[in-house]
This record gives sequence, structure tokens and C-alpha cells, in this order.
Amino acid sequence: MRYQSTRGAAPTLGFRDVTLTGLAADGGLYVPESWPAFSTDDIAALRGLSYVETAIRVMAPFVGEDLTEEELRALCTRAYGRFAHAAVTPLVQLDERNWLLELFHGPTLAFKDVALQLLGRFFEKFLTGTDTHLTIVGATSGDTGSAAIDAVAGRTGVDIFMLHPKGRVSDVQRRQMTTVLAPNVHNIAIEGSFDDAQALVKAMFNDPAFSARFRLSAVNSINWARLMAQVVYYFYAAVRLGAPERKVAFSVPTGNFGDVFAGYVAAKMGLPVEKLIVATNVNDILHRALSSGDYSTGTVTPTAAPSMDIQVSSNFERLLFDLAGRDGNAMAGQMRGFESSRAMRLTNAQREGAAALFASDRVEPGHMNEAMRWAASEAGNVIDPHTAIGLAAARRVDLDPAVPVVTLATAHPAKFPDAVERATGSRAPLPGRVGDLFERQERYDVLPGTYAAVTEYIAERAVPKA
Ligand SMILES: Cc1ncc(COP(=O)(O)O)c(C=O)c1O
Ligand SMILES: N[C@@H](CCOP(=O)(O)O)C(=O)O
Repeated sequence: MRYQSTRGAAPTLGFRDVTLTGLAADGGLYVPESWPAFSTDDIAALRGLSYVETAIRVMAPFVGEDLTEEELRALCTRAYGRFAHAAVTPLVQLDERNWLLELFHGPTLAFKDVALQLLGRFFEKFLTGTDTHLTIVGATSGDTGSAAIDAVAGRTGVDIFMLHPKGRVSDVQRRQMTTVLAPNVHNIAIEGSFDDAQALVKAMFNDPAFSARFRLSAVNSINWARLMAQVVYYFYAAVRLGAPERKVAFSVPTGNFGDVFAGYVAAKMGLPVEKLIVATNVNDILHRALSSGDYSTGTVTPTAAPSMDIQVSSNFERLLFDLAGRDGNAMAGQMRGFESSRAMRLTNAQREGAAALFASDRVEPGHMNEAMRWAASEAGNVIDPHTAIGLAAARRVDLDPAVPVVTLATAHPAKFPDAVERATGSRAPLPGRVGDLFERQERYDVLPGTYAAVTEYIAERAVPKA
């Protein structure tokens, strides 16, 4: 499998290099040159397989020759052996039609672990025996940071610099990052929003002088391997609910458009997906784009679902590229326009292509709270605010009632105890393995959200290219 940039001017890469690279050299994002096709027999053959075996079958075409099946099995077994549930991503039924896909049983209690536990092992595998030192630069609105840090803390050959927006993540999320004191972990709180942090990270990749000095790599969903690993749980869930004979819809709390783009990839591979529901909070650029073609940024509003307080959704570019005939030049032009004006209109091809598979919804705080209350009292399940946004959208979507709707439960409720308590009246306790989080020592630095301040900080600490 080869990977091409959405902006058409970067070299194509194989899986190993695409994993070690973040943004493409032309500023675009890497996507597979074609979507692997799974027949109904291939999908039916996934029935009864464990999560690890499902993962191997779904990811094998993307990995190509860069790992043998045995190597991939060994990496998946170690990655998913760290999950606290035997099913890795269990399905829980809420009522006749609604299901939760619990993605938060990994070490840092959010769906990011599903991909990042594996990505950390890919890095290790691909770096062993080389003298490459990776400088990972990442931006987080709360969950990617701790999952990435857990995946690489203490590993040789890697430093991680993680930017989070100061004061805009929950205390649990911040402490999950800043109490990891391994010397290769560098937490930076910046003055600004997640979008500012993400823009700084992209600017580092696009800065030829900076990227010539350090071997930069990415753990955000700009890294293709992140999305590849997330495709797996769409297959795993749908097969359990009757695929390939039965269609399934997914409701996905969405911010950077990575998780739901993984669902799009699953559908392109042949999984019978009825709809992908893009559920946003009041930072609703994706809902506006999908419902009216208007992809224009506003100010980011802090909410009780802080991980989704995002206006510039990196992976939307991957979708627009695929829907508009994979024309790298046209995509580069469209993105240049967006980067200068912070606004763009989707083309007709993009709008119509998206409408065939995607629905969208903007969920107000009151409806988010109501979904948390309903889940706790009617379905006996305490959910976090992000999952509640997905569930609120799932419960009011207009679909054939016979189609099961799976809401992706993206975080453990204990990560957001205050918001859960406000909505339901009770706090979700931290699971035992992180129970002492508030006794641990924190370490992080606060910087202005400027390119100069952040790159100077990193340059003083990172290992230059050999
Ligand atoms: C808990 C939680 N839910 C949902 C999302 C949104 O996922 P994505 O950015 O892949 O759209 C995030 C952040 O990415 C998150 O941390
Ligand atoms: N919600 C994310 C934001 C970063 O998204 P990513 O999937 O691109 O890493 C977070 O929790 O950090």
C-alpha cells in the first residue's frame, strides 16, 4: 500500500514512513492511494474473532509488506493486553435501538488509547536498530495528550512535546499528562485554544528550517496510523450487530474529524454503514459544513465537553479530498483559501458526496445533560459529556427504526467528574489504576502561544538529527 498527500505535491510513502512522518511535506495529510475492498464474505469471516484477530485482518491491507502478520499480531496483543476489558471495546445495549461502543477501557480512559497504544509500538518497532531519534510534537484538547504520553513515556529514541490549552482541559485530563515525570515527556500549557496549539504543531512541520533540525513525528490524527487503528472497532461492532447482512449507524462525538473519518474508511472498505452521525457541541463548524456547506471558523467556546472544543478539524481535509475526485492541486487551492480567510464553501461534489453517508447534529448543553441523565436513570449507564453529545444526536436522528445506532463512548465519565455530577447528581469515581492521580506530583511549563516561544523551548530540549 502506498500513501499520497491530499495536496498532491509530496512524495508517496509506504506504511513505515507514513507512520514515522506527521504532516506531508506539502502541508497535506496522507491517505491510502486506494481503499482496500472487503467482500461480504470477508466481513462475515470476522464473526466470532477476538479484537486482536479482527484488528489484524482489517489493518493488514494498510500495513502491506512493512510488518508480517506475526509481527502485527505481537504488537496488537501487547497493545490491547493493556485494556481493562476482555472485549477491548465492548458493546453495551441501552434500549431497543441504541448501543454504546465503550472505547475507554485503555490505560488513559479515552478512545485515543485504542490507536496510541499501537502507534507507540509501531514507533518502537520501526526505530529499533536505527539511530533515528524522534521528536514528537502534538496538540491536545485533553485526551490525545495523556494517551500519547502513556504510549511513549520512558521509551528510548523518542521525546514527546505535548501542547495543551492552559485551563481548558479537565483537572483529571491535565494530571494524566503532567504527572508523568519520565525525562522524555515535556508538557507545555499554552495561552490559547486547542486550535492555536494544533496550528503551532502544523507550522513546525511546515517550517523547513525547524524540520531539517529535528526528526519530527506526529501522534495526532494527522498521523494515518492513528485512523487505521480506529477503523477496526467499526468492523468489530458492526459484525457483532449483524453485519454484513444488517446495516448499522454510528453516532460519533466529533472534534478533529478523526474518529468519524475512520468510520468513513470502514464504509469505503465495504462495511454496510447506514449513516455516520457527526455530533458536535456548540463549536459546530462541522455541523454547519455538512448541513449547509459553510466551513467557516468562529471563536472557540469553552464547554463541558472540552475535548471537542475545536473549530479547525484536521481530518475534514481527508474527506473533502476523497469526495472531490482526489485532485491534489484543487485541494491545495481550497485549503490555501481556507488558511488565509478562515472560511470556505464546500463544492457541490463535496456536499452531495458527504450527504450520502453523513448526517450531523449540534447538541446544546441542556440536551447533553439530558442525555447523561437519561443514560444514568433509564439505561443504568453513567456516560461522559462527549459520549452524551453522541447519544443525544443518536436518540433524535431520523432513521429507519430497525437500524441499530451505535454511539461511540469516547471517554470514561471519571475524566469529567464535575460535568457528570452537574448533570446526574453523582460523581463517577476514578478507576483503581488511576485512583491516586490527585496525590501525584505535576510537572509542566506555561508558555505564550507563539511560534517563537514554543519552538525555542523545544529546540533547547530536543535531540537534533544525527
Ligand atoms: C472524549 C473525546 N470525544 C470525542 C473527541 C472527538 O474526536 P475526533 O477529534 O476524532 O473527532 C475527542 C477528541 O478528539 C475526545 O477526546
Ligand atoms: N480531542 C483531541 C484533540 C486532538 O485530536 P487528535 O485526534 O487529532 O489527536 C484531544 O483530546 O486531544
